[in-house]
Amino acid sequence: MERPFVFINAAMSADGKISSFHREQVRISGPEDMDRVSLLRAGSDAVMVGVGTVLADDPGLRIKSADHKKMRSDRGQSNQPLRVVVDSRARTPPGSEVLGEGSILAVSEAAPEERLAFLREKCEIVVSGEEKVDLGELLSILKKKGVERLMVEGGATLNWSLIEAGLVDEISVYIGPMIIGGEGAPTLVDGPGFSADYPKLSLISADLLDGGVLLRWRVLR
Ligand SMILES: NC(=O)c1ccc[n+]([C@@H]2O[C@H](COP(=O)([O-])OP(=O)(O)OC[C@H]3O[C@@H](n4cnc5c(N)ncnc54)[C@H](O)[C@@H]3O)[C@@H](O)[C@H]2O)c1
Ligand SMILES: Nc1nc(=O)c(N)c(NC[C@H](O)[C@H](O)[C@H](O)COP(=O)(O)O)[nH]1
Repeated sequence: MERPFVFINAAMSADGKISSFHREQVRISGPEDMDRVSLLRAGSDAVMVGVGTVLADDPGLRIKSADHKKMRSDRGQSNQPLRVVVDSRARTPPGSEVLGEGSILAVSEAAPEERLAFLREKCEIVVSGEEKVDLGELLSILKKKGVERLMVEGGATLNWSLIEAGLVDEISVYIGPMIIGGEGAPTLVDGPGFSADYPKLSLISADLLDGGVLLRWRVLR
C-alpha cells in the first residue's frame, strides 16, 4: 500500500524520557528547537499525534510563525498542515485545541457512535481497524488525500506502533540538558518492546542546539 514519507519528531531528556511519570508535559526543547519544530510542521502536509498526547498536553499543532506560514503560501500550500489524532475509541475531548477546520480524527470501528456524533461537527472522522486504528490503512487514506509528508509528534505508544509496523522513515530527536527519571515516565518509544530483530538506524546528522543535541536518524529496513 502506498503511504506518505513518515518522520517522528520528539524531545527527550538526557535519560530518554519524553514527559514526567505523571504524564505531565515537560518543556524539554528551548526556543531554537521549538522554531525548528515549527519549520518541520511548515514543511509537512499533516501532523499526527496519539490521543494520549491530546489528553496530556492538549497541543494545537498549528504553525504560529508568520514567516513559516508565508513559506507555505509561497509554495501554494494551505496555511496550515492537516492535524490528525489517532484515537481508536474517540476519547478526544470536544474542546481540544487540535480540533476544528483541518483536523481529522482517526478512529476504529469500536468507537461509540454517541461520541462520534459530538465530534463530527468539529473534525473529519476516518474509520479503520476493528478495535485499534489500523495505521497502515490510515496512512494509505492520508496519501489518497494528498499527504506526501507526515510529521508524527508522539507520543510514546503511537511511536512504538508505527515503528513496529515498519511505517517510519526518519526519527528526529532533540536531547535536552535535563534528567526526568521515573520508571513509569514515557520514553521515546514505549509499547511492549522488541525482543529480537531490533530495528536498526543510520545517523544522518548530529547538531548542538539549545544546550542539547539534535539527532536525525534514518530507519533501515
Ligand atoms: N517530548 C515530546 O516530544 C513529546 C511529544 C508527544 C507526547 N509527549 C508525551 O507523551 C505522553 C503521551 O504518550 P502516550 O504513549 O501516553 O500516548 P500517545 O500519544 O502515543 O497515544 C496513544 C494512544 O493512541 C491510541 N491509539 C489508537 N490506535 C493506536 C495504534 N494503532 N497504535 C498506538 N496507539 C493507538 C490509543 O488510545 C493509545 O493509548 C504524554 O505524557 C506527552 O506529554 C512528549
Ligand atoms: N518538540 C517538543 N519539545 C518539548 O519539549 C515537548 N514537551 C514537546 N511535546 C509535544 C507537545 O505535545 C506538542 O506536540 C507541542 O510541543 C506543542 O504544540 P503546540 O505548541 O500546542 O502546537 N515537543
